[in-house]
This record gives sequence, structure tokens and C-alpha cells, in this order.
Amino acid sequence: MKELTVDLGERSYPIYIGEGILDQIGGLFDKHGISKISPILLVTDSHVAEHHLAPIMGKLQESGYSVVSHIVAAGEKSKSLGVLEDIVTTALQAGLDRKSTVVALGGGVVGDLAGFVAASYMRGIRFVQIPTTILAHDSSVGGKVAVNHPLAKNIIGAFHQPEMVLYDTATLQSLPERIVREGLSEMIKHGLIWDAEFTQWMEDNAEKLIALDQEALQYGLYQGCRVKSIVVSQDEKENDLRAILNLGHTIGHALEAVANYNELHHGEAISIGMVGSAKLAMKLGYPEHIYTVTKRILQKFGLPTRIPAHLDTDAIMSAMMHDKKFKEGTMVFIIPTAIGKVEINKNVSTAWVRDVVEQLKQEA
Ligand SMILES: NC(=O)c1ccc[n+]([C@@H]2O[C@H](COP(=O)([O-])OP(=O)(O)OC[C@H]3O[C@@H](n4cnc5c(N)ncnc54)[C@H](O)[C@@H]3O)[C@@H](O)[C@H]2O)c1
Ligand SMILES: O=C(O)C(=O)C[C@@H](O)[C@H](O)[C@H](O)COP(=O)(O)O
Ligand SMILES: [Zn+2]
Repeated sequence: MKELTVDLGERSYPIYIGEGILDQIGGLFDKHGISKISPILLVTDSHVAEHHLAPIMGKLQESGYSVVSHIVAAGEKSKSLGVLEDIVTTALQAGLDRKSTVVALGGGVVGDLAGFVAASYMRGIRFVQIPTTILAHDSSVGGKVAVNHPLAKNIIGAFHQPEMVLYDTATLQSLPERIVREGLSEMIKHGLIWDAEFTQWMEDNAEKLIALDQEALQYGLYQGCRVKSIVVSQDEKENDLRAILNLGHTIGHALEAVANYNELHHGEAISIGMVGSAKLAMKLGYPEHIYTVTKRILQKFGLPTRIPAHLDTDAIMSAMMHDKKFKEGTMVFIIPTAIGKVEINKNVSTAWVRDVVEQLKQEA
């Protein structure tokens, strides 16, 4: 089992990564002082429940924990206030109190949603992340929890750090290939913002990663979590540096909202957004090879690099105005300045962004 620490003073926590580590869930919960008296609420989605819920419930019960589960419909649409209210109803009916823990078993949707339940229930209770997608190496670390509004992604949320992240890479074997690929998009992002060597390693190991080779997967997840932890440890609440984790997200989030949260998966939208950021970099005078390499890697992973032509440019532009980096009338973009390096740039004009959106609709 590999272990990393998200270093946040009294809110520090470990990320455990390994194949089969959920067999030790009872012991790990004991080690972290999860209450055996107050009920645990385990939130998951319909797909994950089918594959992974029963064994985890069984292990926790065997170890003396009292657990209730709440299963939401799989998919981004469950990140909503309506579903949040349903989960709180289950929590109240099950008698969760301030010593209870919420467990998020699933991908980023379940992690963000259950995390926001934990952040808001009785003004905040403990929670544990059990990520089951590759993308969730990103979402389970760092404490951003939220639900969506029809007009804007992640607009109702909080910062609420988990007690621990239990990443059992055996759970990833049941992932559909499209979800494997979209998850790798955020891993590529971690390379592009921080680590040129890791980016090259990903390109060289694309086939192994897509085939879910355990050794490659564990190394990739470890490196992705490492980058995320370093950044979050330096700027937990996104006052400055943490914004770099948003590479590709200003365009990406707008695409998800305009596509009604069902046509593009998050990692796919971010893939297109990262190509857009590389195009903006060229407009700012940075070398073309950043764009060429970014696009080449994303395409090697079978990720989309063009905006579906039917998505309306005006709607995309207006959705971008809800970006949380947009403050005091200034658009802020994360711009790659080299492979493995980015800057937080306030000098990108709306006209350039519109031009890039139009270009991305024609992209090969
Ligand atoms: N909080 C953060 O820092 C952060 C970071 C990145 C992304 N996100 C959010 O994460 C979400 C995307 O996460 P995601 O891509 O994991 O999506 P997801 O949670 O919807 O999972 C994708 C699909 O895979 C299925 N699935 C999950 N695990 C499975 C498994 N082991 N076997 C079979 N099927 C499985 C799910 O049911 C779903 O259909 C977005 O809402 C995004 O905004 C948050
Ligand atoms: O953790 C962060 O910070 C990120 O930006 C990670 C992103 O991959 C993630 O999609 C995050 O939810 C976006 O945050 P938001 O503040 O733009 O909603
Ligand atoms: Zn993201």
C-alpha cells in the first residue's frame, strides 16, 4: 500500500493507494477514530452499488460499524440540490448525529455530492472518500465539494476536507472504457501543470493505463495525487496557486453546462478545454509546440479535442462568465507556458476566447 499525506495542519489526512486495500477498511476506520456508536451513511450510485457496495457494507458491519446506504442515480445530474435533500432525509431517518461519518463510495459525482452533504449536515460532519474512478484521484483529494446549478457547475458548495482517502485500485477493473479515458484526462492535466517528466511518462504508457495495468495505474494515480496534494497543501482555499488545478476548466465547465450535463463527461470537457488553453497560449506568444504536444497526448488517450458543433457559441461564452475565477470584472485563464508549467493570466481578452471557441468547433 502506498501512502501520501495532504498536509493541512490539523486538517491533514492520508491518501492510501493499493490493490485490495478495502479488505482492511474496518482497521483503517478504527485507526482514524470513526465512531462505532453513531451511524455511518454510505452514499454511492447505481452503477457502483452493483459492483462494490455489498462487500464494503459487509466488511464495515463485521467490524462493528452501524451503516446505512443511500444509492443515487448514476450520472452528473445527481449533483443537484434535490438529490442532496433526499440524502439528508435518509441521514435524518437513520439518526445521523454530529459524531457520524459520511462515506462517499464512487466517482467524482458521488464524492462531490456526499462531501457537500457532510459539509452541510448539522453544519459539518466527518467524511471519508472511497474513489472508484480514475478521475476521482483528483476529486477525492483537496476538499472541494459541491452540487451544480442548471446555469453553472459546482456553484453551490464548500471546502470540506475528508478524514482519509481509501483508493482501492481493484475497484477500477469494472470501469467502462469511456470512463477510464475521461479519468485519465485529469491525470494528464496534473502532468501538464506541474511535471513535464510525468507528462512524458503518461504519453509513453498510454496503452498500459487504458488497459488498467495495475503497476502503471498505481504509479499514475500516485503521481496525480502527489501533484494535487502539493498544490492544495500550499493554498487550500484557492486564494492563488490552487487556481492552476483549473487548467481547461473555464471552457470545460461551460461546455458541460451548455451540453445540459449529459453529453460530455467532465474529463472530456476538460480535454477540449485544455486544447483551448493551449490555443490561448499561442495568442499570448507562447510556442506552438505546447498546443501540438497537448493535443497529441489527449488524442493518444482517445480524448475529444473539438467542441461539438451544435453547442451555441453565445451560450458557451455566457456560461463562462459564471467561472469562479472571474472576479471584479476580470477573466482569469490558466495558460500553459511550457509542458509542465502554467501561469495564472488576467490578460486574455473575451474576443480571443470567442475566437478559440469557434476554432475548437472546427478542430480536427
Ligand atoms: N472536487 C474536485 O476537486 C473535483 C475534481 C475533478 C472532478 N470533479 C467532479 O467529478 C465529477 C466527475 O467524476 P467522474 O468522472 O468520476 O464521474 P462519475 O462519478 O459520474 O463516474 C462516471 C461513471 O462511472 C460509473 N462508475 C464509477 N465507478 C465505477 C466503477 N468502479 N465501476 C463501474 N462504473 C463505475 C459511475 O456510475 C458513472 O456512471 C464531475 O462532477 C466533476 O465536476 C470534482
Ligand atoms: O481541486 C481543484 O481546485 C480543481 O480545480 C480540480 C478540478 O479538476 C475540479 O474539476 C474542481 O471541481 C473544479 O473546481 P471549481 O472551483 O472550478 O468548481
Ligand atoms: Zn476537473
